[in-house]
Amino acid sequence: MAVLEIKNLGKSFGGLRAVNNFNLTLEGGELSGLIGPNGAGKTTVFNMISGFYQPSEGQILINEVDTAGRKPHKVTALGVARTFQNIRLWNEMSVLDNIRISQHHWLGYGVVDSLWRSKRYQRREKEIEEYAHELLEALGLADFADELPRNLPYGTQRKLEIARALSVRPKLLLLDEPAAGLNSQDVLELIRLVRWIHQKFEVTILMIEHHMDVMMQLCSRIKVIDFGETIAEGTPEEIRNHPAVISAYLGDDNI
Ligand SMILES: Nc1ncnc2c1ncn2[C@@H]1O[C@H](COP(=O)(O)OP(=O)(O)OP(=O)(O)O)[C@@H](O)[C@H]1O
Repeated sequence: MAVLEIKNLGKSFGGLRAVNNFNLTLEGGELSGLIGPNGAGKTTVFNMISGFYQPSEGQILINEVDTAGRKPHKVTALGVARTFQNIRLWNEMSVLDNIRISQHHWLGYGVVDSLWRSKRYQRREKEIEEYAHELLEALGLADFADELPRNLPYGTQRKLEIARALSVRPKLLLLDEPAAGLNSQDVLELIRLVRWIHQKFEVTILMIEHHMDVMMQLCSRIKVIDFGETIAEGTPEEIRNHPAVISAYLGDDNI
C-alpha cells in the first residue's frame, strides 16, 4: 500500500509559483530522495506534506487518508514526522525531554487525565519515558540525556532531531537536508544511521539533500525539481546522467 500519494500538488505564494503539478507515490518501506537547485520548491513540498502549508491545489494522501485542512499535529497523528533544514530543537529542555515532549502529541491524553493523574496518564507517562530512553540508547545519545541540546556538537544535534522525529513512531519520515553543516566524518555516520533507521524502524523515508554522495548511496529513487517543475525521476544512476539535471545544476558545485 502507498504510504504517501501526492497528486497534482501546487503551491503559489502571491505571483510566485513555488510548486507545480507535483506527483509522487511512495510505497511502504521506500527510501527516496527529492533534489533540485536552491529555491526549487523542495521544502515547500515537505511543508505541504507535513501540514505547515496548505496546498493551493492537489491532494496528499497518507496511508490513503486525505490530509486537506489538517494542522501539523493532525498530520503527525497520521504517522508523519519530519526534521528541519535549520535544526529546531527545544534548547531549554534536556535531550531526554525533547524526546518525551514530542511523544505527547502522538500518545495523547486529555487535560482531565493529566489533572487527575489517572492510571491511564501514569501508564502512558511510563511508556513515554521508557521509549525515550530506548531511542536515546539506540541512537547512541544515552550519555547526553540530561544535557541541553545547544551544548551538543552540531552532528549530535542533527542526530537528536532525527531521534525526536522517530519518537512519534512515524510511518513516513521526512528528512530535510540532514547532512547540512556536517563534517565529512559526520556525513559518513549519517549515511550509516539513516540506513540503519530505515531497516530497524521499517519506516518509509523521503529525504531532501544537496549532498549528492548521501543521496546516491541511500536512495533507491530520486525525483528532481527545478523552479517548482519536475524535470527528472529515476534511479541515482539515471539521475546522475540525466541531461536536464546536469543542465539545472550547471555551475553548481554540489553535483
Ligand atoms: N512562506 C513563503 N512565502 C513566500 N515565498 C516562499 C515561502 N516559502 C518558500 N517561498 C519561495 O518558494 C520558492 C521555493 O522555496 P523552497 O524553500 O521550497 O525551495 P528549496 O528547494 O527548499 O530551496 P533550498 O534548497 O534553498 O532550501 C522560493 O522562491 C522561495 O523563496
